Order: sequence, then C-alpha cells, then structure tokens
Amino acid sequence: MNSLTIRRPDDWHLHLRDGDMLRAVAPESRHFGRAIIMPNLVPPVVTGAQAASYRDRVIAAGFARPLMTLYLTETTDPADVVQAHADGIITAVKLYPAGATTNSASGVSNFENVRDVLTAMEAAGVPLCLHGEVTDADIDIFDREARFLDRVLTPLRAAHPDLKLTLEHVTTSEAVDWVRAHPGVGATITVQHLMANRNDMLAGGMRPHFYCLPILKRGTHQTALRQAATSGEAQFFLGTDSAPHPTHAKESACCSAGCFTATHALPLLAHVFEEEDALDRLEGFVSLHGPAHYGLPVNDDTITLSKGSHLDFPARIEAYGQSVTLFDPGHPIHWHVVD
Ligand SMILES: NC(=O)N[C@@H](CC(=O)O)C(=O)O
Ligand SMILES: [Zn+2]
Ligand SMILES: [Zn+2]
Repeated sequence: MNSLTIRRPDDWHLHLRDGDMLRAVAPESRHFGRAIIMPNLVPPVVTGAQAASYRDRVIAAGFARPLMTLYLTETTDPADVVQAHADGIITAVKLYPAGATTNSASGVSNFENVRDVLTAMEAAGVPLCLHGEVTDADIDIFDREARFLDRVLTPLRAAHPDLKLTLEHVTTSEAVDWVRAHPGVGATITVQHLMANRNDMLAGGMRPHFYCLPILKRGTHQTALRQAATSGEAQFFLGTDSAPHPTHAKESACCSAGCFTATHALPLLAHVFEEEDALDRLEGFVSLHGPAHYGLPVNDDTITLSKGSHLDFPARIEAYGQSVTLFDPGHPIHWHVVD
C-alpha cells in the first residue's frame, strides 16, 4: 500500500506551552483536527477562567480546535471544575502526582485531598486524565508506572467506578494489561514509546532527545505497546505527548523530560503500522478510538499519507531565539502527509 486516506486524526495528549514557545510549536500540529492541551504551564492552568484564557492564546497561535484541561491540585474547587466542563471550556482534568514530571510541583501528594473533586467529576461526567507514575524515591524509575497501577489506580477505580479515566502515555505491558482488564478506561500511547526502547536511549551513548517520562522501558514493553496500538482495540489511541523543550535544556547535564514529535508524528506512525502489517488499523488508532472514548464525533474531513522518497524533516525548528530539536528515530522514514 503506497497511499492511505483516513479521517483527520486528533492528538489526545499535547503540550503546546505558552508565549513564544506556543507560537513556535502550534503550527507543527496542523495535520491534527483537535488536541487535548496539557495544563502544566508555569504556573499551571488551575481554574476555568485560566483555561478559557489559555484556550484563546492557543487559538491565536494558530491551533484552531484545542480541547482544554485543568491541572488538578489539592485545592481545586469542585464547583469550578464542574462549571467549566458544563460551559464547554474544558474537556478533562489532568492529575499529576506531585513531582512526577515536567512542571508537576503543584500536583497531588495526598489523594484524600482530591476525593471531593473526583466525586463531583464522577457525578458530572468530567473525564480524568492521569500521569500514571508513583514518585516515591525508593521506587526504581523503571517500575514507577507499574507501581502506580496497584497502589493508586486500582484503589481510585474502585472508589470511583463511574469516573471516566484516560491513562496517559502507557509504557509497560502491565499498563496494557490493566487497561484491558478495565473496560471503558482509555489509554494513550506516544510515538516515541512505539518507536524506541531504553536501548535506543542508552546503548552506545546517551541520547537526550529520547528521554521522556514515563521513561522508555525494555524492548518487551515496546512490543506490548506496538501490539496494543495495532490491535484495533478501541481502548488504545494516539496521544503524542509532544513536549517541546529548548535544545539547550535537552542537551544539558540534567536533561529535561519530553520528546518533540508533533511535526512528523503521522509519518512515524505510518512507518510503525506498516512494520506491524497493520496500516488498515492506523485510522482507528489516530482518528476513531479517541473521539469514541470522549463521546465526540469523528472529524469530517480526511488526510492522505503517501509513501515515496525519504521524509526530509529539519533537525530543529526555530523558537524565537531558541530552538527545539525534533525526535529523530535514527533511520529513514518514507511516509509523508500530502498537504
Ligand atoms: N512527557 C514528558 O516527559 N514531559 C512532559 C510532561 C509529561 O507528560 O509527563 C512535559 O511537559 O515536558
Ligand atoms: Zn505525563
Ligand atoms: Zn505529557
């Protein structure tokens, strides 16, 4: 197959940042219809009013159909969350365990303190998206997602069985199994976790542009993720987690976590799905399963991917005096989006 026309995809997990960085990266997501916009700005987006104003800045920067989220803190007002959702300002609420990832200092430490807001969300049908890692210093970084499932997610699910959940950026076979065992729960998968494992990041030299959280795992987990993404199961869908950091912050003694994949996410995914002999399932993963999970219509229009010469993408994009380096899998890609 050398050409594939599919419903326009959406990105169910995207970091656009703010200010100059927002203006630089927003156009890179132009092939996507909608995107769930992550709220981990500095300071985070915590109120409905802040989400409305951030939405206006995202649209002004050139991304027309953002789906906004609120950053859950231990002082989040349940009434504000429910109102912002009822008003159509937000699509979901995002839970970051405090300290788990980039800009997560205001996240949740004591889950007792968010019981009321989770109860209100459950009653009002407001979805919760989760960064699924425990942060205890004694837990090995490669085990943080698996421990989150038994220590946090299983009890949370039992306490709030009707709360709509999306487990973001799943990286392990344990997470894939947990999701399959819990019908109705959605799970996003990133481009980098499908394309790479920890060997690609660490063997023969440390590659900072492969460093993100949750961290890349061993190859057996990558295989489980590729199987889930290409299986056609509607619980799994694309969230790129494209997360721009200035090149100097990535190529640093203490590298920031995040891979910038927005620009060429779709050609990279076509490559993965072709390798798995599953190109006919790409549309489900990128365009159909996400809207179904969130109860939204699929996009009206289509995009076409075609296979031909070597995809030529820049090493980095300019961002107002800084640059952002693109995720490069390190081998040629032959798929393109036909503009
Ligand atoms: N994935 C990452 O490694 N980084 C994200 C935060 C996140 O999604 O955890 C970021 O905001 O940079
Ligand atoms: Zn995250
Ligand atoms: Zn993210």
